Amino acid sequence: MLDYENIGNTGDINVPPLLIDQVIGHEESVETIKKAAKQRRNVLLIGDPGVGKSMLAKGMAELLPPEVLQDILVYPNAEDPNNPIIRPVPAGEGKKIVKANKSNAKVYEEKKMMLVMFAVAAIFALGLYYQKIFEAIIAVLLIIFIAMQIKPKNTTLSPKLLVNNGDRRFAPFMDGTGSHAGALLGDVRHDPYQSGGLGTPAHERVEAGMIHKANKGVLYIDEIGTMSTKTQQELLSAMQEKKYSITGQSENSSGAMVRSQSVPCDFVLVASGNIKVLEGMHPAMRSRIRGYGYEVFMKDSMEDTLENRKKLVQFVAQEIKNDGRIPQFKPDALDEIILEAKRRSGKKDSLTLKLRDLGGLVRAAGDVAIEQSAPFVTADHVITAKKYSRTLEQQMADMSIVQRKEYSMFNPKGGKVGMVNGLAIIGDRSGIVSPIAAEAAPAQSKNEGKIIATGKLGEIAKESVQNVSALVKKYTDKDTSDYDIHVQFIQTYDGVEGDSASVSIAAAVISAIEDIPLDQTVALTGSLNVRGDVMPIGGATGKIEAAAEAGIKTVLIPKSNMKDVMIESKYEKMIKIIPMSTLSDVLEHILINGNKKDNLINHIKKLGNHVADNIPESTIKTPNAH
Ligand SMILES: Nc1ncnc2c1ncn2[C@@H]1O[C@H](COP(=O)(O)OP(=O)(O)OP(=O)(O)O)[C@@H](O)[C@H]1O
Repeated sequence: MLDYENIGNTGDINVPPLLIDQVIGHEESVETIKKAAKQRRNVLLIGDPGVGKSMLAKGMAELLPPEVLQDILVYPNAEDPNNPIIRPVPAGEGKKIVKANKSNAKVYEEKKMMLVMFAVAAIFALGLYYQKIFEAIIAVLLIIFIAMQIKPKNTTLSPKLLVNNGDRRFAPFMDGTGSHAGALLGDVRHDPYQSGGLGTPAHERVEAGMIHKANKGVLYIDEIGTMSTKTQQELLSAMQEKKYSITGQSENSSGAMVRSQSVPCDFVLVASGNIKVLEGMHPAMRSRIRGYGYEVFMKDSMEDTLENRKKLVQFVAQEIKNDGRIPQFKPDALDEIILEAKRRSGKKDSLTLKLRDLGGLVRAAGDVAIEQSAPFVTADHVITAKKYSRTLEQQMADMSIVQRKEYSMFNPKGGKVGMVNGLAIIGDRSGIVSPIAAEAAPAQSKNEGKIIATGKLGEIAKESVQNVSALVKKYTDKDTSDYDIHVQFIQTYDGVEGDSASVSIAAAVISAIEDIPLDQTVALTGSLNVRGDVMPIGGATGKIEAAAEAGIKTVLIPKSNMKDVMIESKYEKMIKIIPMSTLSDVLEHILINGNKKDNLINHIKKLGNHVADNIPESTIKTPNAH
């Protein structure tokens, strides 16, 4: 029994009021954000999707002092109509000023109307008296036209409330992710009637950008590297100056003639993304953040301890509160969620921090309970929800097994030369059986053999064959350069990672060169270094489950991954898992028994496992272990 099990249900758990205290598993990052908020520093958050980057940024906005907030008004400029006047006022004042000006304008219009009506009545009376009706009508129309043209002096025109912070409890948080330049930096709308006095005054057409709305608060931008260099440069100058004039973003629009006075934009930038975001990031932007802020790396898993399990329980309580509809969770349902968090981390001693996805499971389990009119969510509801909330990748993986069986592209029976059942991962953690075929034909001349790799993972296949060529030579006494070696990943899907295929490729190539069939009831995964050691891979659990689903009887996985295996109990009886440390372990388990196999294995045994020990260290290249 776990400590949290003495709670009746998640309703007994207090959800902290501040968002920053609801962030689970990123204690160091939270500390950094707190420090950054105090000093108003920029922050760059690097981490996988759904680990809580935008949550941290929002939490930071709650920590900034709200009392310095401002509203921003834009007024017409009598001297230069194309240069509207900007006036910041304390938060809450803006609305009052606009209201007061509007009522002044209303009084003015009412007075004007009365005068016009009086004049019209007088002219009609005179027209009737002097029998000049036609002239009277002309005079009345003229008066109405003149009255329409008379506008109050510019100074009495109502200002526009550009940024309204009146109702805020916390400093603003603006998410500028994916915004185009206008939305981010502000814009001036086009006005087709700008001349002749019929148009909308320039100040009315000025629109604030996210940078202005985030004044004194946080501007959050995810995937900042995907923004154009020009927009990043403008953003940078706004950060440096802390003010930025608004002009029309479209060159051919009348808005481009208008340029407001500088508008305050004293925001803290929180940029985020995965590590690749750095590639597209303007170097000056990165250096600005580094010089005036913090860079934070966010983990995707945390250690599986009682304390962290309790944090996950708090997370479930938070998700229930935010959703507002789903019933509370009973302890057995929490156990299931924790088990799933463990499985999703891919490591036995860890819990996933990809909590957006896990939140999806919490909601799905809640929906199942609601459907069954259950007062609480129990373990059964979570287990049912797991079936419904399969990711697209999991559904694709299931379909691919059916399709491959239907078209006999994959048949887990008997033995075949050069044909191996590799295992790969699609998306985050869905396993898939990925058959690999190898053919070896003597090259036209000695030493001039080519590696011909087809399929989307061709480059990985080529590299793998090159990396294992020394081993193949030692193991088989044959030189791969005397052969044209064809390697094909059969029916590869987009998003399939192939780093962990090098053991499978080596097995297929050795089988093809030596003409020894490979056992088709076996599937395997592992990365191979040039010394013949099998290196760890990612997604072991998903791969083994996919193999079991596909009817594979034995799976070979790197010994170092054994601790990560957390397959569901229903698969335990369906599949045997054999750990492997070296390529010779692999060959022993996957080659079909016979004289040729015995000869090869005896030969390898005589060499010892590390057959490539005589290769100089400098030439050794370890393939990526995913
Ligand atoms: N560390 C966490 N603690 C608590 N809840 C979390 C955490 N991470 C994610 N969540 C939950 O997942 C939701 C989505 O997280 P968030 O949007 O912050 O992720 P992200 O890292 O910004 O993802 P992306 O980069 O895709 O925008 C949050 O609103 C929250 O409900």
